[in-house]
Formats: sequence, structure tokens, C-alpha cells
Amino acid sequence: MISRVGIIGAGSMGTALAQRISSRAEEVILYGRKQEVVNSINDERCNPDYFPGLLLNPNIRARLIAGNHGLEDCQAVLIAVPSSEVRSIVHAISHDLANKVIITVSKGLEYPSLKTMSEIIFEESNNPNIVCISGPNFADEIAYGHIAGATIGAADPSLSTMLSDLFGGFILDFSDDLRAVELCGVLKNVYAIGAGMWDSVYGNYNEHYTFLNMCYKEMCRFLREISSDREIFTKFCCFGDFNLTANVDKSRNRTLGLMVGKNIIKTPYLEPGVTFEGSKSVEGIIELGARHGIDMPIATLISDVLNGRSSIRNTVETLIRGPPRRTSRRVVRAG
Ligand SMILES: NC(=O)c1ccc[n+]([C@@H]2O[C@H](COP(=O)([O-])OP(=O)(O)OC[C@H]3O[C@@H](n4cnc5c(N)ncnc54)[C@H](O)[C@@H]3O)[C@@H](O)[C@H]2O)c1
Repeated sequence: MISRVGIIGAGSMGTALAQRISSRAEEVILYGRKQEVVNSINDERCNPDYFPGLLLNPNIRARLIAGNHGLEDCQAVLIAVPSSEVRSIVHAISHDLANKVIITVSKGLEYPSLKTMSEIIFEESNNPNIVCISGPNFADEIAYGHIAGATIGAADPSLSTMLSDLFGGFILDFSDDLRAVELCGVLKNVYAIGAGMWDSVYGNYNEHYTFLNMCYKEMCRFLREISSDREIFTKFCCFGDFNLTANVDKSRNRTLGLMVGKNIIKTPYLEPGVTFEGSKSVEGIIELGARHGIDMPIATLISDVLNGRSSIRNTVETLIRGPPRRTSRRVVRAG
């Protein structure tokens, strides 16, 4: 059993994972930014900001991230902050990350560097022991102990073995293509926005699953080009997470698409933080695709609608009929 795990970010996912893995580690330390949340976790065993009704297990303690954080005693450190914060937070704690296993659940692509979270973590910490865990995992359901599948992405297979014990409460599959596992989490957020947009106008079942299938084809085309894992399409990080995020209204990115489609919010939506991470990833994914020579018409149309360059109805016309073609004069040859 791992003796001590540190979790950076006492938000939804950090708290949910603390609860879930606390039966598989001697101690879990949640690192938060707010003194009152830290006090409440230590004194009342409760995170009032995220799960006011959940009694946290007694071996979960909290500390402030600022100051003397004591990460040196942790065997593994899990990063659960918004992707936009990962570089700065890892930079700040990099001295304490040497010789630890670093686990990331943050989903996003840095722009314009187009780096994944593990690439950023490596750049800032110089520690290659990085894994990610990704799958159809809503934080609240993880917190309350419901069944969930997840993919452990690790370039070094010995790290996967070690983590299968810590994450033994999940149904697991594995991939040695860490970057591809992370990119699945970015892609599914992009297409979930598209699914929300589409469903705001074209909501019957045939229409919904036709669009989802088109998105999944584009996602698989991307992954086929960039991933060495030939099985990735059936793993929890890919098929499961894509379906969860694109289908379920609890998904923040699907909700963004629905709100844009119904003209409830104006785009581009630029609020910082985790809320709609996918909106920040759309341009990155299109550019990454272009670097690899991958055509991504659906992601491009999602970007066009998100940035007010096109309407959903025009987008649908384009998808159904194909992009407008130049009309050329037909040459009619005589007899
Ligand atoms: N919520 C989910 O269901 C879920 C599922 C899978 C993956 N994730 C990923 O986990 C990451 C976190 O998501 P979340 O839902 O927990 O977000 P959240 O907003 O609920 O929590 C984020 C937490 O990080 C803290 N934080 C932000 N910047 C910080 C900093 N610089 N230093 C210390 N703490 C900081 C915030 O105070 C907050 O407590 C995201 O990248 C998300 O994609 C979330």
C-alpha cells in the first residue's frame, strides 16, 4: 500500500479522488488554496465548497498549498487543478516532485505551445515518472463510490503496475501512449461542445447519433495518425469518455455547446478556469491536426460557430452537403 499521496487541488476531482483512493493509501493529503476549506476538511471531515454532504474518510487530511507544503513525504502527487493552472503550480512545487510518481487528471492542451499536461509537467519538474488517469469519470460519482472505468496512461509500464493498486477501485485498462490518452481527453471535450451545439437545433435520436458518429470518426482518424496504441479507440479514455461527455447534460462542455446553440451565452467564451476547458482546446486541436496533416472539418466548424464566424444551421448544411464547390462551366462536346 502507498503510504502517502498528495493531491494538488481541493476541488471536485481532487476531493472525489481523495475519497476514492483513501482506502488504498495510508494517508491522503489534499492541498487547497482556501484556509477555511482546509480547516473544514481537518476539523469536520467535509469539503463544504464541493461536497457538503460527503463525510470524508478519516485518513484524508488537508493543507494549504502555499508555504511549507510538506510534499516531500508523499510517494505520489496527483495534479487536479484546471489545465490553465498546471504549469504555474508545477513550477512552484517542482523541488518537491523529485523521485515521486506524478499523476495528472487535468485535461487540456496549452496554447500556442500545443503541449499536453504531462509534457508541461515534465518541462517544469524534469521528472519523467508521469502518468495520467482518464475515463468516463464524473467527479461526484467517483466521490460516492459508483462503478467507473479508467485508462492509466504511462510510458513506463512499471508505473502502471504500481498505480493499478492505488486505482484498484476502478475497472482499469492501460496504455503506454501517455500523450494519446491525454489527447483523448482534449478531443472529447471539443466534440462534446459540438454535440451540445448540434442538439440545440437537431435533437432527435437519429440526428444526435449521426453527428456523434461523425465526430467519433474524426476523433479516431486523428488518433490513428498520432497514436502508437492500436487499441486506444476501445479504451475508457476514448470511447467511454467521449460518450459520457458528448451525451450527458452534466458535462460542462456539452452544456457550453447547448448554451451557444440556444444563444444563451455570447462567444467567444473567455472565462478563465476549468469550466469550459474544451473551448480553449479547439484551436489547439485543429493546429495539432494540421501539423500532422490531419483534416478536421468538424472541429473547424465547431470553432467557427464558437467564434461567431458561422451559424449552426450553416454548419449543418456544410456537413450534410459538403463544402461549397466552385461551379465550373460544363464543356459539352459535340457528338
Ligand atoms: N470534475 C470532473 O468530473 C472531472 C473529471 C475528470 C477530470 N477532471 C479534470 O480535473 C481538473 C480539475 O477539475 P475540477 O472539476 O476538479 O475543477 P474544480 O474547479 O472543481 O477544482 C479545481 C480546484 O483547483 C484549485 N486551484 C485552481 N488553481 C489553483 C492553483 N494555482 N493552486 C492550487 N489550487 C488551485 C481551485 O481552487 C479548485 O479547488 C480539470 O482539468 C478537469 O478537466 C475533472
